[in-house]
Amino acid sequence: MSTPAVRLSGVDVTYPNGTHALVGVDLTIDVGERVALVGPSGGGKSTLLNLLSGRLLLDGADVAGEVGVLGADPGALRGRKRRRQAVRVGTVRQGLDLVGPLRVVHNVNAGRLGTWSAVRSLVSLARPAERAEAASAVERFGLDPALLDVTVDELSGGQRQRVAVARVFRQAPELLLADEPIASLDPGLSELVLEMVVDPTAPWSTSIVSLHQPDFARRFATRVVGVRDGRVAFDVPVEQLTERHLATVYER
Ligand SMILES: Nc1ncnc2c1ncn2[C@@H]1O[C@H](COP(=O)(O)OP(=O)(O)OP(=O)(O)O)[C@@H](O)[C@H]1O
Repeated sequence: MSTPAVRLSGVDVTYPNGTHALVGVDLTIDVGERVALVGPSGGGKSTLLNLLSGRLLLDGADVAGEVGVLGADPGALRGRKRRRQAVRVGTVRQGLDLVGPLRVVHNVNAGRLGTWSAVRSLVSLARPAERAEAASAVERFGLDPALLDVTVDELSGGQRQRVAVARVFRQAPELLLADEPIASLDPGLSELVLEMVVDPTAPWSTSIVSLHQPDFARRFATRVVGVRDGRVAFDVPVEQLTERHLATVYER
């Protein structure tokens, strides 16, 4: 049997302030699945995605239970192994993680940093490497390549989101994690970003995306997982998703 993209068993996450953000979470996601995470604000979706990306370490959270992402526990990886895992798992997050004072070309090519040598990365800051590839990535998401030399600080919110998805496209991860990637976008751009997630030519075969729009979840996901109060409230193939499922997570 092949290794699943994600395997969580009895996972509890507690933040340093004592908040139990995830409680007894069991979840297995196979390679090739497109999972939508839905649920109310504060339910635990971001915590779950940050657990999978390894970012939770930065928050000093306590993690109990078994965590497997592409066959490894992100919290236990160090040094080169951690960097290798970081190349295989791509994230698009609220807040975007872009570097405002740097030009678009550098932000897009930041997706490649895990595979470039330190010297190449440094030289590229003065003379951007792989400019043509960066141009085609931004163009793919509807940005004019002329903007490559503009700093991210000078862009609109929607343009920044395009830069963020172009960056993850350049990274070409096996697993894509996206935390409300369409929260601040107009409908046209939301379509574009979600089309990227399901694009059969995209580098990732597995995607996990948190969303507040069940209609989008219905259209792009193969499976929908409801998260509320840190627990998995339901987990169904998309064709079995009902209003009743959604009510279990969204009703007060
Ligand atoms: N860094 C942190 N330190 C302490 N508590 C946190 C931290 N991050 C999240 N929490 C808490 O953990 C719980 C789960 O939050 P989380 O951000 O995972 O939910 P969410 O479903 O992603 O919400 P939203 O839809 O608003 O992004 C909430 O009670 C939140 O206040």
